[in-house]
Amino acid sequence: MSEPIIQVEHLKRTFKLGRGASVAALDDVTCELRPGTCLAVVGESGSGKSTLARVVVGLERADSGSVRIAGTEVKPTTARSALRERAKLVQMVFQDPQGSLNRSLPVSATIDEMLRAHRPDLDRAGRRARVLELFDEVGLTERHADAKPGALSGGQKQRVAIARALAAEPKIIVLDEAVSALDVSVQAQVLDLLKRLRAEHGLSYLFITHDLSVVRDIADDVVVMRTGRIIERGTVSDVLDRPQEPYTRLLIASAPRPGWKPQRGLRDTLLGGAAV
Ligand SMILES: Nc1ncnc2c1ncn2[C@@H]1O[C@H](COP(=O)(O)OP(=O)(O)OP(=O)(O)O)[C@@H](O)[C@H]1O
Repeated sequence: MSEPIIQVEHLKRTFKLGRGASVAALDDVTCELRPGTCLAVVGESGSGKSTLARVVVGLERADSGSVRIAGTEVKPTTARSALRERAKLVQMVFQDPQGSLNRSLPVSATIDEMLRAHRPDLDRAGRRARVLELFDEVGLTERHADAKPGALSGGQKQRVAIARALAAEPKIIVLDEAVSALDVSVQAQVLDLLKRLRAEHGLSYLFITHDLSVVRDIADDVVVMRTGRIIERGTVSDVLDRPQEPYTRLLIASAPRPGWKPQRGLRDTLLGGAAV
């Protein structure tokens, strides 16, 4: 079996909350992403999913433990050259694409900026051609490229964010609730796009989500997090069809689906952590 493209071992990250209180966002987290696959990280709000994603891409430091990407340990650093090297391997797409877009510039500007950083071989005309190629890859046109963010829908902006990530030609994309804010039909289209891009570019995805229907649609493997720890892991069908942990069963039981009726108290039980 091939080496994992991401290997996370014994990661710990505690946040101090003041007055002596602290929260263990990551508490001895070990997991791996197999090349060319999608690993979903699920769990309720506050379970540590985003912290894991942020440590992997280098936006957050860990207190201890290690992250290896494509066989090389990545150390916490603010050195520009090292961050650029990491960005070449791993890019992140967030829930809100607005963060990487400048309201007063055409959305193509954000891709142009990435190309300046990662494709010094391209001149202005080369970058423009590449921008249009990337827009085409994500199902957008020149008209979209020249539009300002305010003129695009949520789904179109998320496509721009994906094009921006692709501009660095990464091996891995970390997606943090990247389709969570989209309407279900738009969400399905963006998931289809992500599946196509994964196949075409041999990408691997670390997919942070609270939405189990999304996990079924796109992921191969899944880890379930609770209060900073991974409490269950396996293939999607192992975990979602044959969950071993009571907490995973509660997550599945409380997930909205067609014909779903909320079970009284289940959500409170989940959030309160009682009886699991
Ligand atoms: N910068 C920070 N300072 C203090 N506490 C933090 C910080 N970042 C995260 N936390 C805490 O760490 C825990 C894990 O947060 P994290 O955002 O990783 O969870 P999550 O599963 O991604 O939740 P959500 O789905 O709501 O984003 C939470 O208790 C959160 O309040």
